[in-house]
Amino acid sequence: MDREFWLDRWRNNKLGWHLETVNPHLLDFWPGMPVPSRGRVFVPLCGKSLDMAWLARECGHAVVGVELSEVACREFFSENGMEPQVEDAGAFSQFAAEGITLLCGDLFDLDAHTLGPVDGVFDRGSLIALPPEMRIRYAGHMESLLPARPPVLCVTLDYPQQEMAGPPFSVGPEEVESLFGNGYRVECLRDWDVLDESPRFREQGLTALHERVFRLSAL
Ligand SMILES: C[S@@+](CC[C@H](N)C(=O)[O-])C[C@H]1O[C@@H](n2cnc3c(N)ncnc32)[C@H](O)[C@@H]1O
Repeated sequence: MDREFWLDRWRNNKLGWHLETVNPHLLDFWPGMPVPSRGRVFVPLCGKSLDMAWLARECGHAVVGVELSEVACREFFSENGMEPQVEDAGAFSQFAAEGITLLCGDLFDLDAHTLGPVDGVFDRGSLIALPPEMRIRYAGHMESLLPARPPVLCVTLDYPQQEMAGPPFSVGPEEVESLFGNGYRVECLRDWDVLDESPRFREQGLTALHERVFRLSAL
């Protein structure tokens, strides 16, 4: 997907992925992640997810998100009652308030120095937002951004790809293993059949839909 695709979705408020609640998998599995309570958590392709406010307010983490859309960054802070300080940070505009920093720009322009140290990662809707060749680039880029191999909680969708054009794209367990298995042990913590509760996808003709939660732990 190119930048314009996503910027257009934000301009036109077409945000089918956005949840008005904290992600239930985050609530269930983050407490079991080996991330120090005051540690820094990276949320790639973060949108305006409420997960970041939960990670900061309830868990005491410093949170760093990366998001292409300035609309998303501004709405995140205004909808959560925060007034961010805005500064230039190289290729990014940096929005920061109450322990949450959003880097507004392209993830692929980010480097490990600008990101800084990371103790844990939450990926929901990031890997599956990208088409196949970009997922390979994403995995390689994450490897360069995260030299300390912090633990990652990653939520994916898996469905017969020929039945629907992404995004979201289908990413099965074998692909997660092939993308991250060099540096990480990949465990599937949850495998949910979510077709019945996803009328939007059923209407598009999907005959199967699984949401999975993976924990990636450094080898
Ligand atoms: C499917 S949404 C998921 C958002 C969020 N993780 C959530 O759970 O609500 C994907 C987001 O990634 C952003 N995005 C796409 N490509 C990006 C890139 N190269 N760099 C930064 N953000 C990007 C889009 O603007 C969009 O907000």
